[in-house]
Amino acid sequence: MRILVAMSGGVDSSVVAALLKQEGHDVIGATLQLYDHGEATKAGSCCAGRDIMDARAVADRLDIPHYVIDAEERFRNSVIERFADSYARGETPVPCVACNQGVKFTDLLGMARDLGCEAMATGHYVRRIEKDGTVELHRPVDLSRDQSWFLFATTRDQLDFLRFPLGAMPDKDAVRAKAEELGLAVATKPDSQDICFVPTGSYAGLVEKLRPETGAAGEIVNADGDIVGRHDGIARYTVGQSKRLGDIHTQTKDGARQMVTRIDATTRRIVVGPRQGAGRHRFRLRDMNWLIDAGEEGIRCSVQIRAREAVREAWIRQEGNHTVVTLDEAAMPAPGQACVLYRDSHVLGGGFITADIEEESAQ
Ligand SMILES: Nc1ncnc2c1ncn2[C@@H]1O[C@H](COP(=O)(O)OP(=O)(O)OP(=O)(O)O)[C@@H](O)[C@H]1O
Repeated sequence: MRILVAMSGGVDSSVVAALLKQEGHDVIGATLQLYDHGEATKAGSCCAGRDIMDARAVADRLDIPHYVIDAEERFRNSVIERFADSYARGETPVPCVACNQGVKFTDLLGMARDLGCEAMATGHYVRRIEKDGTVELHRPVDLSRDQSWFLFATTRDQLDFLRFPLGAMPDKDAVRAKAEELGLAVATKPDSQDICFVPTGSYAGLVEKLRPETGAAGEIVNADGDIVGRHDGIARYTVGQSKRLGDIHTQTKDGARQMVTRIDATTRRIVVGPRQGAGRHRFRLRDMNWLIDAGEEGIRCSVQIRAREAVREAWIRQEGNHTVVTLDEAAMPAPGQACVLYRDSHVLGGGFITADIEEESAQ
């Protein structure tokens, strides 16, 4: 079949293109130019321009057509600006979800259809399993590479069209060995960083440049509103975090370890409280995406509320217009982060954690 491969210039998607070509498919490669090369080059990380050249070299070696798509403006508006906006609201965003949903699985996928492709493949580590006429999204075999949390917002239509050949690979070493065996120059290329458009790793610097108000100093207060310290900008804090609170925990009566319990963007106040007993049982989700038919009565499942965190048991129920999560044991959900629902390896759906969790937990 004719299949478009989303080629980042990294080893994963290069191996995907090679495997599909080896299987006899009519493979077309496409690379999105997502951000400015110049800035990334200065920072000394691998740059977008270099990645495009690597993808092109792999395509040449495999003798497949290769397109480069200028998606810089779209990526800036739909991913980077929204990332900054979210911090300015006091949230902790997940830009990879926005990127997968917009630029990759809407724009590039649309281009694949226009080119007459029957599917689009990426190098994501997840499995797509067809069962009884429906398509399911699952965690990969190699759980250390699991990207399913970042793909919860994939619609059923998109999932139908997508392929993830690396989900079945035992580990990354096997992927690199495959790249070497196929003679791909990217076999030993280092893995990409967490947030691709922040090559220095200092995301707060970028957010403060785009939304200067997020870098303004402000007060750190306790639950009673007493000022216990000062902070250097809300973008540097996340609900649940204890870092960057200095010696604040020693200033409490019992010296209990403190953490951020709320970020109020309007007053620029960071609220802290003792770690013990600070968790919440109930919170709401927005932009819910279901990958199963959930039914009216709600479902019992496991949820993961951060990218790298163990799952927790919960009930998910529809209450009026809201999707409400009720955890068996309290946790610290951070507004803006994803809450992904699982049954074993199966992704059932997910949504973004909203900021109205306090009102919810009070009920
Ligand atoms: N600039 C891009 N153009 C086209 N596809 C991309 C681009 N960036 C990422 N992708 C696709 O999304 C997948 C997951 O992206 P991610 O940034 O997580 O890459 P990765 O796991 O480091 O994989 P790779 O080794 O292929 O870079 C890639 O394997 C690729 O299929």
